[in-house]
Amino acid sequence: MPFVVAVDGPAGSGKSSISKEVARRLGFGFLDTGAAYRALAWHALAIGADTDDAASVISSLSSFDYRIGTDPAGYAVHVGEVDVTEAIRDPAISAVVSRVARVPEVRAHLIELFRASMATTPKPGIVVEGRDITTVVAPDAPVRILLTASEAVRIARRSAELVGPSADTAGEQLRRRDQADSKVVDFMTAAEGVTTVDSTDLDFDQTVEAVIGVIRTAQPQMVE
Ligand SMILES: Nc1ncnc2c1ncn2[C@@H]1O[C@H](COP(=O)(O)OP(=O)(O)O)[C@@H](O)[C@H]1O
Ligand SMILES: Nc1ccn([C@@H]2O[C@H](COP(=O)(O)OP(=O)(O)O)[C@@H](O)[C@H]2O)c(=O)n1
Repeated sequence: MPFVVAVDGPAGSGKSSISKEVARRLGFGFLDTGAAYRALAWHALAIGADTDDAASVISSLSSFDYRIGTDPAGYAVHVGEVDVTEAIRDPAISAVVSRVARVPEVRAHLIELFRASMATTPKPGIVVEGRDITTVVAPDAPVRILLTASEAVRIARRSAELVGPSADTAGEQLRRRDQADSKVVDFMTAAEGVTTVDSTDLDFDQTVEAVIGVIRTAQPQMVE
């Protein structure tokens, strides 16, 4: 197994963008686990499954042919032959993804895929980000971080990515998704041995430095 940096946190805390930049600077791979839950939600809708019905979601797993790259410089997400990299960011997917992610059989299936991806990364290390990486997917990782930020800041960051009416509803949607997700996994408080990085008052670069600082403290030889 390569050197694993596990990063969890709520929506809009910066997990994906910060982890990607940390991976780029350290020459590590990067795995966005949320993309898999989003891609499964996309697939379930595409084949006409009922995302409110666990059995229907579970049955969509057998035809879920998922691929994602681990290069932080650019990675595409595929379901079968379809490039869904953009489509899975659609608010329509954000609205249903928590229903798919709450199904235990789904989590077990995707966790196997994540572990396989981690084991086969060609880089000396990999930054893996999601909700349950520090606690379930890679609880033995040498570096485990909870990336947080106040709800107001997280909503402001997410809204800034959008334009028009969708920016107004982004806050409500983010709050609802965090609420639903936190019933399944606790990503609001750090588990034992997990270091919290609060980015509320840090800019992007300072947050990247803070995360690299945690890695440096744990394993100085991995950070030159
Ligand atoms: N410390 C920071 N300061 C300012 N903006 C940030 C910071 N961290 C992340 N961002 C921005 O906030 C937005 C949400 O970050 P993202 O990585 O998508 O969060 P997550 O993956 O946790 O949902 C992105 O536009 C990102 O560039
Ligand atoms: N390790 C993970 C990662 C994501 N998820 C689910 O996948 C959804 C999308 O994750 P994401 O990381 O793309 O979400 P953002 O916070 O980046 O918008 C979350 O809302 C969770 O429902 C999960 O359950 N466990």
